[in-house]
Amino acid sequence: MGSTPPVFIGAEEVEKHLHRASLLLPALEAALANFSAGAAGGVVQPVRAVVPVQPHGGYLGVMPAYSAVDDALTTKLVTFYEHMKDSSVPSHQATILLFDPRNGSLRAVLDGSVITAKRTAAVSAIATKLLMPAFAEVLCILGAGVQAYSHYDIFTELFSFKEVRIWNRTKEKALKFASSVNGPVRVCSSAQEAVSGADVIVTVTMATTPILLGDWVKPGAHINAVGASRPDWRELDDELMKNSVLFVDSREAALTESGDVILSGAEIFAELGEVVKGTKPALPEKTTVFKSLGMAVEDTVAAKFVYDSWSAGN
Ligand SMILES: NC(=O)C1=CN([C@@H]2O[C@H](COP(=O)(O)OP(=O)(O)OC[C@H]3O[C@@H](n4cnc5c(N)ncnc54)[C@H](O)[C@@H]3O)[C@@H](O)[C@H]2O)C=CC1
Ligand SMILES: O=C(O)C1=NCCCC1
Repeated sequence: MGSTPPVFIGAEEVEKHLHRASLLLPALEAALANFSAGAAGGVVQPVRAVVPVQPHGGYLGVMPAYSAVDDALTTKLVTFYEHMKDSSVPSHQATILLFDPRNGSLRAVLDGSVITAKRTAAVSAIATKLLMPAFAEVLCILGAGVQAYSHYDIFTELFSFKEVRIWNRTKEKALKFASSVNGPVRVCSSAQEAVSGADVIVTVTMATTPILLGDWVKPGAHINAVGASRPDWRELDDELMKNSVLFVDSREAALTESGDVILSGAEIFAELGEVVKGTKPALPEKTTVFKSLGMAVEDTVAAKFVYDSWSAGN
């Protein structure tokens, strides 16, 4: 008897089962803690392999993970391209393969782009809940692409900011962002203007040199540094990196992939999972940076969530 063919769960279906990124919060918190517990946490996740597609300014990332607690096995294939000439093609595209861990059969092929947008924003929200200063009033987003939207959605759902600001390299895109989302957003003409006095900052750009300077940042602010995922790319300058308490998703990945960490020589204080577990303090009164690179196990638990919901006919 042949095995059942895999199902395909496209972007629209994924969106339907994952209409709010916050649905992933419990699974992601557990995954972060399990990852940071080492072998005892049952997460097997190598640092992703990245293949440069040099003539085209692109990269292919391969992100496998197994989570024993969830008994879930996936790999994500993600491409990301700098300087996209055709703006109708997204800079990041992803597919997730979900296997039956008992026998290795492929169960599902899922669109990975919606999951990437939502799980990344949800992880930033987890970091923000733990690390932001008390009475945070101003949220600032630098960048106005896919991740800017997913971060806006979950941040405005979970937190009560009095003001949201956005800056983008091309103002047109920031204006479009402000007119598309459900709530007031102040469009700023410079990153410095956007950041000045902000309590929480999200950097979600394709920048390869710093767009956020320590000089501009209010002491005690929390920064989610989401872009700059190559060892020679930066979003944050040395001053900010060195004068903040630095949290990462994975120490091993940060020391392999993050230009902000490697080139600044900043010391890593903790993995986010260690804070979730309670083995490291959060220090919300200090200026904090969460350097997010994205982890395969986040995709594993998110894909399992969508697949289980789809299988249950929700
Ligand atoms: N940490 C994680 O888990 C993940 C991180 N990312 C990263 O987040 C960042 C944003 O991703 P998306 O929103 O999907 O990309 P996107 O292409 O949709 O948006 C990127 C934004 O950056 C701006 N930009 C491009 N070049 C720039 C430059 N040199 N300086 C300043 N701004 C520039 C663009 O105008 C655009 O608004 C990327 O760096 C991406 O690699 C993406 C997925 C997961
Ligand atoms: O985690 C991910 O997915 C990605 N992280 C960095 C850039 C490419 C996608």
